[in-house]
Amino acid sequence: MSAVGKSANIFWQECPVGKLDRQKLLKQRGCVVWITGLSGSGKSTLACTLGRELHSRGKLAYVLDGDNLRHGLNKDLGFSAEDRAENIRRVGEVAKLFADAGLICIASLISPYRKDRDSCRSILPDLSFIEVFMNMPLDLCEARDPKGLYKLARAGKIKGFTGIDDPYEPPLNCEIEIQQENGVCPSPCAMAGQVVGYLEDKGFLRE
Ligand SMILES: Nc1ncnc2c1ncn2[C@@H]1O[C@H](COP(=O)(O)OS(=O)(=O)O)[C@@H](OP(=O)(O)O)[C@H]1O
Ligand SMILES: Nc1ncnc2c1ncn2[C@@H]1O[C@H](COP(=O)(O)OP(=O)(O)O)[C@@H](O)[C@H]1O
Repeated sequence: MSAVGKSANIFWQECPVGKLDRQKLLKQRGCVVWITGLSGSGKSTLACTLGRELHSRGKLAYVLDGDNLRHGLNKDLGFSAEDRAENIRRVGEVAKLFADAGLICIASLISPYRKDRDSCRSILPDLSFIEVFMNMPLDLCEARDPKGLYKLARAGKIKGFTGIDDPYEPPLNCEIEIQQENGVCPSPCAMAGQVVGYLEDKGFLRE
């Protein structure tokens, strides 16, 4: 019996079928691919391309996209530092459940603060949190501006926009970094290929 947060007198319930059983069934190892980067850096593009590639290889993956989760689970949260921290905490916990279910969970959020990402890493079993840094220059993201948000932020119509008047703290020790080569961004397939290569090397695509 223990007390956790605001809950007292609670018990941990073990189930007879465990993560190893599920992984055997799925012929893969559960993990979290956490994609972080500026708005417009290509997080969703990579998440979707990677999800499709894994699916075509018969691997079960699920995408948790920051924008989408803010339509439901996180619709009570805004973009203050506290709300972003709670956003990342909740998604980290959900991602942990998906990984425990044996899935390759692809989380795609700006997640601008290092300590929030590190907290997510700390709740996942060793080596199963794979941080992917979309290291694209602000100039490129701003030039893309598919939603017109940078324009609004520059005009002062959105306050606290990441990269403009709110910080983005790049990872110090990420597992994968996606960046331009000779000033050219790799194609979505090439970006996904880089992550698939990592997952293959580390044995996540077999039981
Ligand atoms: N102030 C501010 N700063 C950054 N982004 C903003 C902001 N306001 C709205 N948006 C839109 O919200 C999307 C980011 O949501 P996230 O949940 O990924 O953000 S965070 O991780 O909590 O920082 C982000 O989506 P992406 O462009 O896909 O990154 C934006 O569309
Ligand atoms: N590898 C890429 N090459 C060319 N354009 C890209 C690439 N990745 C993303 N884009 C384009 O950049 C824009 C932003 O990508 P998106 O995935 O929505 O970024 P984010 O989810 O980080 O905001 C979109 O218009 C998308 O088509």
